[in-house]
Amino acid sequence: MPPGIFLVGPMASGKTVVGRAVAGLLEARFVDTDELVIQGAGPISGIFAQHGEAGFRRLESAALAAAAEQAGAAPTPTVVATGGGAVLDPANRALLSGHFTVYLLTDPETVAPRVRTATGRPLLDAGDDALQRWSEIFAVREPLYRDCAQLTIDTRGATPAELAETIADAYRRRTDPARRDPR
Ligand SMILES: Nc1ncnc2c1ncn2[C@@H]1O[C@H](COP(=O)(O)OP(=O)(O)O)[C@@H](O)[C@H]1O
Ligand SMILES: O=C(O)C1=C[C@@H](OP(=O)(O)O)[C@@H](O)[C@H](O)C1
Ligand SMILES: [Mg+2]
Repeated sequence: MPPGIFLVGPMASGKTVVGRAVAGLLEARFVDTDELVIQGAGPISGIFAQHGEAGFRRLESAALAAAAEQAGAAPTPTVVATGGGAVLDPANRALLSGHFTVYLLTDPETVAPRVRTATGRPLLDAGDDALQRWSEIFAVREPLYRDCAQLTIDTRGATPAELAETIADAYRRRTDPARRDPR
């Protein structure tokens, strides 16, 4: 099992906040591909404005590949929060399926309060009805999240700390043979 834990799921499902908490529990490094992109090219809204979504996707795929390489090289585990659209690129899905990839499942009711005001996510901030756009995007991507995930976690009604415990436990069971179910 490679040492990478990759979180996938729709915008505002909690990949960043939960990923950081998982890293804290496992004493792992934490990487957010959006942050890598921002470090290299500035705010995401600016990248979309200047280079379009396609330009952002190229940078995102490069950031994901860099995160996976770092994860493979490090002696300790690495937790990677991806962006919600990372699963669109088939090469990214292939990369993710070789790691411990966790899908954070959620629904429109749960994310509604999180996307009500401007979020810095260009795909949601472009007009009035952010939740409607979130739902349309989610419908397209949902099968892709399932496709590349080894574990799906229902995040609804759970706190980030609870979700992080669940993911850290699942990872420990996979990586430590002594904890594995004898089945
Ligand atoms: N399980 C949760 N319970 C309550 N708030 C959450 C939960 N997960 C995420 N949030 C909040 O929702 C917002 C979006 O979370 P974030 O981690 O940025 O999502 P993502 O990285 O998937 O887009 C943040 O304000 C975060 O604190
Ligand atoms: O779903 C998407 O297409 C996007 C999700 C965002 O990340 P989060 O999922 O962390 O919000 C960010 O990568 C960008 O705004 C595009
Ligand atoms: Mg995020």
